[in-house]
Amino acid sequence: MKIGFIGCGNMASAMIGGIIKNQVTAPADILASTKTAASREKKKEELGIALTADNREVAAFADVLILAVKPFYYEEVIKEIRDVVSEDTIVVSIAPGKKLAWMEGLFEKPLKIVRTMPNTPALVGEGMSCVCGNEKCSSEDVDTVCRIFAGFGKTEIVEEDMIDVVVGVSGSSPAYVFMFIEAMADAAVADGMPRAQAYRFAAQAVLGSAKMVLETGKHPGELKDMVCSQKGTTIEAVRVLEEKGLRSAVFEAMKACVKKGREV
Ligand SMILES: NC(=O)C1=CN([C@@H]2O[C@H](COP(=O)(O)OP(=O)(O)OC[C@H]3O[C@@H](n4cnc5c(N)ncnc54)[C@H](O)[C@@H]3O)[C@@H](O)[C@H]2O)C=CC1
Ligand SMILES: O=C(O)[C@@H]1CCC=N1
Repeated sequence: MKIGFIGCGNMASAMIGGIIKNQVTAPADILASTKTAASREKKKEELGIALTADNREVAAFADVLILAVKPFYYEEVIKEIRDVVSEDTIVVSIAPGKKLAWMEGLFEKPLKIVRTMPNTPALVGEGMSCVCGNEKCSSEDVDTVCRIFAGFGKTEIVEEDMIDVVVGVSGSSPAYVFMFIEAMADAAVADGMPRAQAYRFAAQAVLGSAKMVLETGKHPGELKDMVCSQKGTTIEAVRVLEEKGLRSAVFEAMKACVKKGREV
């Protein structure tokens, strides 16, 4: 299976890294395009794949064509490639806000289009993605995309309306989690821990907590209560987090994120 990426920035690189590491397809079967010669050189060295400046070459090469540019470049890129995309090609969007119907209209011919929303933990094989195919896609086409995405993490099929929500809860959320880890590490540094060690302790605590949610099936509140000893240290931290509005901050941040995705 030949996989093409138009654009090879943060998200495409994370996906390609995961695809290669997990042997979803060979590096020789991946072709990506970027705008500058410098970025092509850098990505070639970093990922070991072929790169080109020519988006149309990628579109003609790919069985599965992933549009990995910013949402505001979608229109320009689709108009540039639409006459070379074959009707057998599965076109994959990873952008927020760009609806299936809008892309179908721009391609001006009936094509298989799959909207997805991945996230950067794909780079370490721990991505979380959603997938939604248009009416032209058979269940095998959707399965093909799911198989690629399963190569770098977990994938679930959703209705198109749900993709805006996925942006908030997993597409963008690694950024909030990194802020949380950074803040915890800063506090540990303030109390005397060396910075590199502080990142290890904070990140492993987040990793382990996430695994507990996924593997025990217990409610997150119950898991929180299991940490909070009577008259203990944790409940003091929880009191301050509630006072400073952690839950509300997360809630409002995600509402803003989803709203922005719907406006793209
Ligand atoms: N970064 C993230 O965590 C996530 C990003 N996404 C989506 O992935 C897409 C890409 O985002 P990033 O990788 O973060 O952006 P980026 O800015 O890191 O990468 C964009 C790439 O597109 C290239 N590019 C720009 N115009 C081009 C053109 N006309 N032809 C060919 N290449 C062109 C750039 O050279 C760059 O390699 C966006 O639609 C974004 O919303 C989705 C989920 C998560
Ligand atoms: O910030 C963004 O718009 C993209 C979409 C999800 C994560 N990054």
